[in-house]
Amino acid sequence: MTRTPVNVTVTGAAGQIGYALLFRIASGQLLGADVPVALRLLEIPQGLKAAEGTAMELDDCAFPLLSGIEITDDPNKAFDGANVALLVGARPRTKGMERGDLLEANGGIFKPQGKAINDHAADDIKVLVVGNPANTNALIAQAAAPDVPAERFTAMTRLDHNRALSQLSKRTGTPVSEIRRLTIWGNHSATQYPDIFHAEVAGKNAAEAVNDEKWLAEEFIPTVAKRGAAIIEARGASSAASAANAAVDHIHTWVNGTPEGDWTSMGVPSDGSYGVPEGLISSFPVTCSGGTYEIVQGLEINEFSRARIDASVKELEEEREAVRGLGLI
Ligand SMILES: NC(=O)c1ccc[n+]([C@@H]2O[C@H](COP(=O)([O-])OP(=O)(O)OC[C@H]3O[C@@H](n4cnc5c(N)ncnc54)[C@H](O)[C@@H]3O)[C@@H](O)[C@H]2O)c1
Ligand SMILES: O=C(O)C[C@H](O)C(=O)O
Repeated sequence: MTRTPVNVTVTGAAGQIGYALLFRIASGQLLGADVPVALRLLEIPQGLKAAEGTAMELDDCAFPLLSGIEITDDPNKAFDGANVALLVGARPRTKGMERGDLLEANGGIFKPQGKAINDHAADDIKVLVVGNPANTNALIAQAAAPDVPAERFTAMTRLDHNRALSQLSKRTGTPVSEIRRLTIWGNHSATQYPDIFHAEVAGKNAAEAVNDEKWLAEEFIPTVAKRGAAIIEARGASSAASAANAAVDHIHTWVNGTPEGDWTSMGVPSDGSYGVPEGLISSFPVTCSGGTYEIVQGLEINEFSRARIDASVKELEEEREAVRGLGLI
């Protein structure tokens, strides 16, 4: 191992997503098969023992790329020199709860973590917020980190993107590898809008290939948007392995780039594109290259899409107002 290890901080390391995520990071799937990583695990005091157990298991894997593991309940230590931060630790939604209910419970976690990132992280820090409500938690963390460029704070909608890919693949009988340019717009919530109007299946426009607006409106969109609740209903716990997989995909794509001619979906601070108010952390189609991302420009938005994007953005504005009212931003 000759390269300097990349410091990767994971919060909520003892939780179920943490358990599915850490082994994949340590094996090289997050950053690349030639990139050594040093893990920093942040937990609350009650979670430290379980995090130590996970660290023992990580040791027992003898991952060649894993250069060290530190476990702490102090955000200032956890984010010291962090290059990548995965903010997973939060209170998961349980049966019957909507994400809005979580704002107050989780808001308090992300403000101090944003400040610790501001004060201690490396200059190239990249932040992914997974803990729900992810978009607004990212906004809270970002507001507490005025010295870090705002665009380094992102929220995860890659799980929604992957869910949409899978549903479209099933409907069209096309392998996911032949589907491109799908987009999740808006909030990681039931109002999100999975958009296939610009997507391609095996080189053909996806909406034309499907040619069934009823399926789109009544099956595809609700299935993708409510998949998190369906998983909770079925498993009795929120998605974990698929969420960890999406977090790996999100950071891997951000660092290593999107394939030529394709894009992905990320929750990123709006620059006003597509009428999304500036500063809201909303999901957009983005291309990544050289460790940075850009919102895809110039897409034509039809009436069907406009109404759905606007509804999700309205929800994000309401969440922003709510956390403003709570003094979290
Ligand atoms: N964006 C997405 O697509 C997506 C998908 C799935 C789950 N989630 C969200 O991810 C979060 C984690 O889910 P989970 O299933 O791993 O939950 P979990 O309850 O199994 O684990 C959460 C862990 O976070 C820890 N924690 C709580 N507060 C903390 C703090 N201040 N600092 C550090 N650690 C803290 C807890 O001790 C616990 O170990 C939830 O908010 C869930 O809703 C998001
Ligand atoms: O929906 C949830 O609360 C869990 C998670 O965000 C998911 O999408 O699976």
